[in-house]
Amino acid sequence: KDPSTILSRFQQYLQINTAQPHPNYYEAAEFIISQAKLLSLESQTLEFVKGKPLILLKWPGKDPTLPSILLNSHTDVVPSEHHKWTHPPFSAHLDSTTGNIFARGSQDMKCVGLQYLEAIRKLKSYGFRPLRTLYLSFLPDEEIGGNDGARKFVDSDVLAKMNVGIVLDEGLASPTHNYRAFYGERSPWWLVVKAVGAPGHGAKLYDNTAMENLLKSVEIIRRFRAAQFDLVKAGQKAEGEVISVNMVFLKAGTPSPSGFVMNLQPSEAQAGFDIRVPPTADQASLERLIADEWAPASRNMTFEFKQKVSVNDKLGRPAVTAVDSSNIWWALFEEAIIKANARLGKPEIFPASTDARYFRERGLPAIGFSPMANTPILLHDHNEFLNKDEYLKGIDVYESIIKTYASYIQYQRDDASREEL
Ligand SMILES: CSCC[C@H](NC=O)C(=O)O
Ligand SMILES: [Zn+2]
Ligand SMILES: [Zn+2]
Repeated sequence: KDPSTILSRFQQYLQINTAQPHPNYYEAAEFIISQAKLLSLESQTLEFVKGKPLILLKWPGKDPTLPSILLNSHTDVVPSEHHKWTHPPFSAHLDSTTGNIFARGSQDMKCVGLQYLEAIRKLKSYGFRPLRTLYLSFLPDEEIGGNDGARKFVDSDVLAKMNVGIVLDEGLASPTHNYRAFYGERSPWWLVVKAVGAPGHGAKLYDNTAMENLLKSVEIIRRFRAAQFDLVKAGQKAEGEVISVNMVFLKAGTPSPSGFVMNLQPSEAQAGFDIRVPPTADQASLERLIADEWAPASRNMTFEFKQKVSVNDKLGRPAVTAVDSSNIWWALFEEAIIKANARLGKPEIFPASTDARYFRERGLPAIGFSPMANTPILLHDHNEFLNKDEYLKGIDVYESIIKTYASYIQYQRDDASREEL
């Protein structure tokens, strides 16, 4: 029950350098498997892609025929600019006055992966036995899109045989005392817009240059961006409910040994945009907008998607998890949070992407949740940290969630039976 050993296990996991693009996956795997052994959990290493192990842990339930619970996390982290951190990103330095633990992955999302394990440790310490089977998955490559991780996992027989009823995955820190929960996420559309035009002398004014053609698109896209952003600023829509568009690169000009040729108007220019589309957005009309106004052939423009994730699931419905009485897992989740003396804000759409989308795409309910209240949102930022007390509180919250989920006896329920819970 000594928090210092709990914290030192967290620090140990944080100290493993699993930064993209060269994550030390095997060291992380070894650590997780050793922890699983101490907890007498079954463990399995799946290597769908060589060099990218996925660790699957199992705590068998008393009734293995019931749908199981999957607690998911990813083991990789994003790179850091080491010299811009006050404490090195893999030191897991614990500040003795504030209790903040500094490390890349302290919020995103090594905290969650280990909190699951610590919650299980507590439950086992007083002899709790789950009715439903509990699985823990530690996935590679979330930060680079999950093609060699989550995608392979959800396509596998392994997942099919697990009979999963509910998935928990990552959320975001909350600066207030309310936790945040996510029932869907925006789809990434990574768009490259290309313009061509007549080259010519830098001193000449003429129409249809590549630069002018591209800049017209940039202006139109920026107006769209401003209108969406205004909805957020006015409080009419949440961040995850609008289409965001950010220009992420500009590429044009004729290189010269001293930089760029200054008196030549280039014949090609391109710009890249990271677009995020809410699950409820009209995908077809956005596609038309891009083709007709953002990159119209009439202006010598073409476009290409580097990434284009559908907003719908495999059955063509918006890929969201129900957060009303139709979803017992949501009701139980809310109940478990209250039992843990914690509070939850209104469920939200995650503004970026997580592995949860792969599960939702297949019609599995998935809730994005990282128990970090009173915490600035520092994922992917310098000096990412999590306070030790928030970390410890999160363990209690997962203890409550696991207990509630794993004890839930499913019966033919209708809305009346819900009242009995
Ligand atoms: C298209 S996969 C990219 C996944 C990444 N996830 C976390 O930041 C993101 O950019 O949202
Ligand atoms: Zn993450
Ligand atoms: Zn991330």
